[in-house]
Amino acid sequence: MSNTDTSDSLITTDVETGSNDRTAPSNRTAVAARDLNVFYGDEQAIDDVSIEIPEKRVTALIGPSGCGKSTFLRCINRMNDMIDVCRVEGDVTFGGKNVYDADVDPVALRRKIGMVFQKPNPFPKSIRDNVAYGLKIQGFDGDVDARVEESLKGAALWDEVKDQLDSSGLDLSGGQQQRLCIARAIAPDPEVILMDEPTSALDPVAASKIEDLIDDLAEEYTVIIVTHNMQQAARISDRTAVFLTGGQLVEYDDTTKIFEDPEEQRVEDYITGKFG
Ligand SMILES: Nc1ncnc2c1ncn2[C@@H]1O[C@H](COP(=O)(O)OP(=O)(O)OP(=O)(O)O)[C@@H](O)[C@H]1O
Repeated sequence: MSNTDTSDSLITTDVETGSNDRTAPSNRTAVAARDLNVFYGDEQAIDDVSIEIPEKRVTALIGPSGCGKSTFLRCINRMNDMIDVCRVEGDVTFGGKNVYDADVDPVALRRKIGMVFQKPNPFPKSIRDNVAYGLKIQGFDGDVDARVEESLKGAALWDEVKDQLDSSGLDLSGGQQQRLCIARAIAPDPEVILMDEPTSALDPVAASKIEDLIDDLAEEYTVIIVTHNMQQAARISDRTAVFLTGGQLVEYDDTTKIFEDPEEQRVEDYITGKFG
C-alpha cells in the first residue's frame, strides 16, 4: 500500500495486503483540517481550526480540560459519527481527500487511521485473536500468524507474550494491554495512529515503555496524541498544537518552540501552569 493511493483506498472496502511504502520521514502532510467547526447540539467544541499535520512525526495536542482535543482527534477518523448530536463543518483531509466526502467509507478510513484510547480496552479474547481481529473483519487473506507476530513486535510486546498467544488479553498487565491495543491498531497496516491520552491510566514504568514505543512508531506511522502531560508532550512530540478553552487552536509549532519560546502569552501561561 503506497501513501499516494490513500484517497482511492478510502472509498473501497478492498483488502490491502501489502505493507506501506514507508520512506524516511518527510515533511509531507498526512492530515489537515481547514476551517473546522464542531458542535454538540448548540455547543461549539471546535472553533474554526485549520492545521496541517506532517506524516511520520509525532504531533501532540495539548490544552486544558474541555478545550476540544479529543473532539478534534475523533474528527480525523470520523469517530464523532457515532455521536448523534455531533455536527462537523469544514474539511478534514487525509492523503488530500476530504474524509467527510459522501463517498468515503468510514470503516475503510478507520483501517487507515487507527486509534488507541486512554483505558486499555482489549477484547475478552486471546492475545492472538485481539491482534487478528481487524484482519478478519477486512477479510485479510495473507498469513495471519505472521501479521500477528509482526504487529506484536511493532508494539514491543512479542518477547513478553510469544509463548502465551492463546491466553486472554485481559490477563496481561495494564501496560501490556495498552501495547496489545497498539498491536491491534497497527495490524491492519494503517498510516496514522490516533492516541487519546494513552498513558494516563498506566504506572510510570509502563507509561515510559509506551513513550519509547511511540518514538519507534513514528518511524513508520504518523502519530497524533492527546496528552495532559506537558512533560510527555515535550519529550515525545515533534510538533505541538495548543488548544485553549472554546476549541480554538491558539498556537501550533515545533515542540521546542512551543515549550521554550511560545508566541502567545496565553500559551506560556498554560505551559507554565498559570491556568488549566
Ligand atoms: N459526546 C458529547 N456530547 C456532548 N458534548 C460533548 C461530548 N463530548 C465532548 N463534549 C463537549 O465538547 C467539549 C470538548 O470536549 P473534549 O472531550 O473534546 O475536550 P478535551 O479537551 O478532550 O477534554 P479532556 O482533556 O477533559 O478530555 C466539552 O465542552 C465537552 O463537554
